[in-house]
Amino acid sequence: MAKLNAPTVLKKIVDRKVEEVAERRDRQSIATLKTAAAEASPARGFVDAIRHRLEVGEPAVIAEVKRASPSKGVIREHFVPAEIAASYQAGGAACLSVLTDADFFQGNEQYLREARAACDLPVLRKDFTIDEYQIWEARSIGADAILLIAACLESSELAALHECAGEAGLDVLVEVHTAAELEDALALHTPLIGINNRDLHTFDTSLETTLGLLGSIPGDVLVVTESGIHNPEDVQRMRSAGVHSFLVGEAFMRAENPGAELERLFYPSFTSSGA
Ligand SMILES: O=C(O)c1ccccc1NCC(=O)[C@H](O)[C@H](O)COP(=O)(O)O
Repeated sequence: MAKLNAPTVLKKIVDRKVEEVAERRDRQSIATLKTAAAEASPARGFVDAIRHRLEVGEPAVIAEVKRASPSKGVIREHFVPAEIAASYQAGGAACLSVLTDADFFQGNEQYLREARAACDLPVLRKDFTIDEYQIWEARSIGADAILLIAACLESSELAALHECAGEAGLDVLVEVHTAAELEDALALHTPLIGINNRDLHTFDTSLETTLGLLGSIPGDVLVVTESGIHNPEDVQRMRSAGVHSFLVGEAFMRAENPGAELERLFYPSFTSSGA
């Protein structure tokens, strides 16, 4: 992980992830994981679910199941992944994103299993994937897609992990925040790119990040705007710029009923407050 030099939280997360993967390898071999992955329930198409929503003219919302984060601390006290997943499906989500990192996000693999079992939606394992081991692990726990964060990976590492995900039958959301990271992502000819509006080194969040990078992405690539979407005006601003896929966590997680909040933000004409 030579890419991360500055002592930011992202580097701390990735350094810990290197240790965590080594610990896990000692407990369970990659061969065992591959066997478990082959026996896992068939993958639900993550990219297809997004594409379908866009084809019918609807927003594609990847709704996040996240208890806490480094920038915000604990976000949701009443945290029952199955309940949240069912609520998201009822509210119109296209896909789910479930945090599985324990040390910085209070996540868990079990949360992904529970969320996926409670709905029919494809589920992204939201973690800091730096090693092939985690890819087979993701499929073995039932994930349908993984996140690859370009800020954490050299371009060669990104390409190798992207290829491995394909071998494991997983879709990939490749996340970028800068023009250089976008260049690495485009070189993969990947169908789905997320632009994170949050700088993962400083936590500064601005929707301008999406607007600034959008013009450099070919029209056949699906673009997801990630982080910092809090209200219907943010949604409208992105949609006016031609971005119709969203990854949203905090705004939903702070609401008593996450799915109802999704509906309020993305389908205002269906909710009584928007009628
Ligand atoms: O959110 C953080 O504090 C954070 C810190 C370090 C690495 C990643 C981090 N967050 C991941 C995300 O970007 C968000 O979970 C996701 O995009 C949803 O964002 P939001 O809607 O703002 O909760």
